[in-house]
Amino acid sequence: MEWRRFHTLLTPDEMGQADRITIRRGVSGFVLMKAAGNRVAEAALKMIGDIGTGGTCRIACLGGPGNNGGDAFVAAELLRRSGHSVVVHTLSKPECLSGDAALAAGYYEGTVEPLDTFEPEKTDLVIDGLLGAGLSRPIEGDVAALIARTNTAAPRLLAIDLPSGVSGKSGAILGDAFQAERTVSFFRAKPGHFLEPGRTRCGSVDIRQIGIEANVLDTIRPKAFLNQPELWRLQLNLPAGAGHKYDRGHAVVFSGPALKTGAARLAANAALRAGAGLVTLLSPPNAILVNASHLTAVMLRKCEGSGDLGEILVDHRFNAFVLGPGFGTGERVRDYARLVLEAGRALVLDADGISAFSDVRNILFDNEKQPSEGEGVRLVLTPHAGEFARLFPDIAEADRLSKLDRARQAAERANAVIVLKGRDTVIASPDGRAVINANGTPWLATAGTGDVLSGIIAAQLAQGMPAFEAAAAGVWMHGRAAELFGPGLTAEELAGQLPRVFVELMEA
Ligand SMILES: NC(=O)C1=CN([C@@H]2O[C@H](COP(=O)(O)OP(=O)(O)OC[C@H]3O[C@@H](n4cnc5c(N)ncnc54)[C@H](O)[C@@H]3O)[C@@H](O)[C@H]2O)[C@@H](O)CC1
Ligand SMILES: [K+]
Repeated sequence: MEWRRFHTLLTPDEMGQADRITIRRGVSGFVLMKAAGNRVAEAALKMIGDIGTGGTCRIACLGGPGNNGGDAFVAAELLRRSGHSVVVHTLSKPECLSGDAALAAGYYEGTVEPLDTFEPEKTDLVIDGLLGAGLSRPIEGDVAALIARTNTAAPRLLAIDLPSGVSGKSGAILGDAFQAERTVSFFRAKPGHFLEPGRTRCGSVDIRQIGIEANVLDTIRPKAFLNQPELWRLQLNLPAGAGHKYDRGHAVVFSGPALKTGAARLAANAALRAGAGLVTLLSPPNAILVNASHLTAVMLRKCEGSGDLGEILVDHRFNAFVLGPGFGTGERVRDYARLVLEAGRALVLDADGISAFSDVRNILFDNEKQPSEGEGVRLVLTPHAGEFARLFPDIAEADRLSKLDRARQAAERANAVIVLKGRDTVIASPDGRAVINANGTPWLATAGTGDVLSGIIAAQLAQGMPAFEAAAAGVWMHGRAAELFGPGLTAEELAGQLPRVFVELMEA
């Protein structure tokens, strides 16, 4: 399927597979390494151009024991030939290298010195080829000290594949890691380029091609992607010319009690802006007046308990629900969630809606499993890290798991789409597919933005989008809206940016 080629993320193991398939097809490993070294040298020359001296630059290349070091030797030779002053500082003696890395060391004709002579203060550019995809344990001792000293000196630093110390699989820092200004990686990005804290350590990431053909992905069959519109744009229901508001679904948001209604209204207004044909806010009686005084296009209806909700659910036009924002965590959440799911409707469970199941997790998981057989997933859970840990404590505590794997395991257990929020939000489906979201701004970390996200996702569900795509699209639109607004964002302004987001999606 074509979508598999878009924005694929490969773990270091999968990247190794891509490498091996390519070599089996007759391209030698050293040819790939020379291409990689070339891409690194090109990036370095661009950075040197930014420095703007126009003359010779002092470049220190740090070379490790594996092929990451091999790439550094190739880049060093090309930069040396460009007239720059290059020294390769190696962790182990070049004669100890083997395979392609040894060939690369032989290709280099310049100065080699041990790592301990490297002085970050006396370079214009550092190229980090110490460790890449082969990082297998925490960095310790002299190398850790060198990384700390380098980060303090803060030279301009270009990382090859990954900043040494960043796990390509998880984005975790093993021991310590360089802070790069730029990272050049090859063929496809890795989860560690987009999962924190690795993402921050990478600086800006350039993915460059080195001669590995895209069709190796047909064999590898990766299931992780960067969240980009190409993954879900075709399922996005932009209103058609002859369309009717009922074609675009009817989203329903449960309001909290009188003093806690704002969160639900944020979700409801966002659902309307995000494309639901109609939106109804279900309000407890004591909050009807306050809700009525704040709503115009969103409709309002009293819902006092399970009986009222049961009557509402008889009408099949109410097709996507949001439960949790400002709602409180009592028995009522659990009843409502059960009724909505048993009635076969889509449900976004957020905030209090998630916390309400902390002590009775299995009820939620069992409820969701039975009715959904063969019907596709209808439950979307949108926890931040704290809510996630309450619902999936064992998964949250498993240090060896990446955020991607945590979200995947939770999705499988709950038979729900999991939106594990943060700067690096991960969206995972029970079938193993997962995306990492990378847009948005730090201004999103403000009260109420999560409520808006729930509403945006519900709007896509109301329009019939499958749950995984609805969640991925909702998270992306939410992040893009924040980018378009810029600094000073509050949750109230987010939905107002959605028209510009739709224009971009329609024009692209
Ligand atoms: N498709 C590919 O896979 C390609 C890979 N290339 C390069 O090859 C790299 C991967 O090469 P390798 O698999 O040789 O791995 P690395 O070069 O990243 O490192 C592996 C070596 O580091 C040692 N090591 C691991 N963790 C350590 C630690 N904490 N402290 C000290 N030593 C440690 C290992 O024992 C092993 O000797 C990539 O990052 C990339 O730069 C490129 O040459 C081009 C193609
Ligand atoms: K590196």
